Amino acid sequence: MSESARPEIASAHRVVVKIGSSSLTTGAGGGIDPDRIERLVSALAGARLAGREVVLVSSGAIATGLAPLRLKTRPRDLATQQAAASVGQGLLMGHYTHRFSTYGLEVGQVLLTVDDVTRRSHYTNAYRTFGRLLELGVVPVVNENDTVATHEIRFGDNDRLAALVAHLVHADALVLLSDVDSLYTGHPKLPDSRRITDVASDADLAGVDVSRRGSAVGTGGMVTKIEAARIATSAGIPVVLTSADHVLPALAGDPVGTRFHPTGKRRPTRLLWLAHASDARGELHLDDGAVRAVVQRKASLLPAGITRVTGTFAIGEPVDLVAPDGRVVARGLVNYDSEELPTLLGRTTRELTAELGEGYDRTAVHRDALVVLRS
Ligand SMILES: Nc1ncnc2c1ncn2[C@@H]1O[C@H](COP(=O)(O)OP(=O)(O)O)[C@@H](O)[C@H]1O
Ligand SMILES: N[C@@H](CCC(=O)OP(=O)(O)O)C(=O)O
Repeated sequence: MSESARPEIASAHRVVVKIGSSSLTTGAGGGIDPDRIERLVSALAGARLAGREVVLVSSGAIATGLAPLRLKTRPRDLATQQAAASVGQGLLMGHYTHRFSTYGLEVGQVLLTVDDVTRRSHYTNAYRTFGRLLELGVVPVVNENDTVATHEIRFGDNDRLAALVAHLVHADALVLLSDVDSLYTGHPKLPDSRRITDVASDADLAGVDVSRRGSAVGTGGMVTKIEAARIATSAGIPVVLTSADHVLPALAGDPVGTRFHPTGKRRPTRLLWLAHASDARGELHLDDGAVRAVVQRKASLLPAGITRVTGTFAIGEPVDLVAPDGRVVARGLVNYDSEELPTLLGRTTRELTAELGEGYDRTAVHRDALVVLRS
């Protein structure tokens, strides 16, 4: 192999590629553009036939469902979005199945919900399914299971889903394809905007304006792509963000688009979700000692270190851990519900078990179900 500008991408064996609605469709009216699908499939089939493992995360179900339902624009309400996705997903898969088959390749549809990457039993199952599909030489084609997701449990955008999938399948690289060739310092249509080639840390994003909306059919614009890049790189996975037209050079490790360098190491998938995709249901206010224990010593949180509880939550739901100065320092899955926890505050585990019995020797938030957000 010739020397590459990005060896970590060129040599990546297992690659997750995400394509956005805007890169698959013909303008605001939706409608799949067969030529665009063919160009993408030809590049991915080439990588697959060269021995790489490819997982495709494809948006476009809603956009594909617009024309058959005679909808002029992307619907705003969830029910119509779900109806469009229900109609569009099958059509979209039909295109992929047909195109990949011309290269002698099979595709397998994988529709995921938030639960699939957050609940341990679900994600080990999803991990096994991906593993077997890849072993069999299949190209998994992933989307959110739009027809069953509700507002509360939606990823909402496939950028974040792609980052979590990259983590779930232990990918070596994540390629995010959009309708813009790279990240710019401001909206690409503005004359002063400059291309950003490398992002080594959050500091390189200071002053970058991603506030303007993306295309009419896409969802998150650049905000969700940066968030996805942050999730993947914080788990040690390098990311390239570029346009669908540059998929071939991107996979070859050529210097197209924007490269995001890994910033951290792998973490359990469910902790990634906790840090990046969950909504906290309540707050546990900690005393200074508990903040030190959780943040510095990476210890579990005990009821003794909690001074106040707000919000309504059930056992197992995400809550924010708040320092005395009001900063959210961590997020975790709580082991008591919001009715019971306030009755236990400030008391040691020994006192609680002596008075209430064995079941009360549990932590308020176990360290394995906790992510420190800032120290
Ligand atoms: N700083 C920026 N750099 C690049 N693109 C930007 C920036 N700010 C906003 N955008 C917009 O984000 C769009 C891509 O997001 P989106 O339409 O959601 O794409 P997709 O459907 O691929 O997920 C681009 O077309 C561009 O107009
Ligand atoms: N699951 C939705 C995709 C939503 C989404 O993230 O879209 P995009 O911003 O184009 O990647 C669909 O298939 O229409």
